[in-house]
Amino acid sequence: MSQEPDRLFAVPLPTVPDFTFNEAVARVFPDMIKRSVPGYPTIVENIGVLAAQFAQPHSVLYDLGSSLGAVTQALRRHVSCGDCRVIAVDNSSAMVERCSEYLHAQDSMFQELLPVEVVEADILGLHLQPTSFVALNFTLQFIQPPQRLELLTAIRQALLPGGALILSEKLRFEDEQEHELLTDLHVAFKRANGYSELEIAQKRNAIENVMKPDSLEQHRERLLAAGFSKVVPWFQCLNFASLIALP
Ligand SMILES: C[S@@+](CC[C@H](N)C(=O)[O-])C[C@H]1O[C@@H](n2cnc3c(N)ncnc32)[C@H](O)[C@@H]1O
Ligand SMILES: O=C(O)C(=O)C[C@]1(C(=O)O)C=C[C@@H](O)C=C1
Repeated sequence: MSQEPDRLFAVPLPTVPDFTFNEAVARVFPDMIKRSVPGYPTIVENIGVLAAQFAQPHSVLYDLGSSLGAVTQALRRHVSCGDCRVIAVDNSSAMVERCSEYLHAQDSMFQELLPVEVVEADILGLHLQPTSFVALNFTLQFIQPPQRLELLTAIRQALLPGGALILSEKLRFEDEQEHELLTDLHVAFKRANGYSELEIAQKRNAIENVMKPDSLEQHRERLLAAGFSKVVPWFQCLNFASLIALP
């Protein structure tokens, strides 16, 4: 994957545009997400490990909001069940183009990987096939809040018995003190990863209108409302968490 460092917010911008997953972001995305999301490499690798426990022969595994396909690559490193395939979906053409290139590179380095299809589409309009495993790794937070339940309901209905959804998200906290503490610590994480105060402030402005985090309680209630029977947090680092939702 690209090693280009993220300097997108390093110089003062006259106005900070809303954040989009465009070509400039796609180019620096591996560096951006690793330096912005505490625990990201651990989450991605372990999604592969978890998927191997839930994947069923002859079924589809979905990576929804796949960006450059980091989760898809982890699925292909860890899952080897018979006649499974991965479908990676993203609505950013810049991401989809690079994702396909990276997966071709993975194909050329390793044998017997699960077949993969990369689809440029809005995940809200997808007709999901019967699936044993779905990953929404930091994607739901970019879906408009009123549409989140509908998406989770569609995923629940497509999930086979014994399957699982992994939902990773930035969290907000209902307790004000807890929210402030973990937000400050996240800023410290970004600083420790080389981001300046200007970069941190401009990125905050860029994402505030497009990324709306929910609390753990909201996620749990919405997942249950969508028809999931059990919600189990398996990872949290500061204000970023990942949940297993069982049908
Ligand atoms: C934070 S990134 C996800 C990171 C990725 N899952 C990973 O683990 O590296 C969010 C992605 O969701 C995609 N996305 C947002 N809304 C979408 C939608 N409605 N349909 C498809 N993709 C969407 C964005 O284009 C972006 O690539
Ligand atoms: O919350 C922040 O400050 C972030 O930068 C988070 C976040 C994310 O969670 O997806 C936002 C946009 C980029 O995709 C990378 C990281």
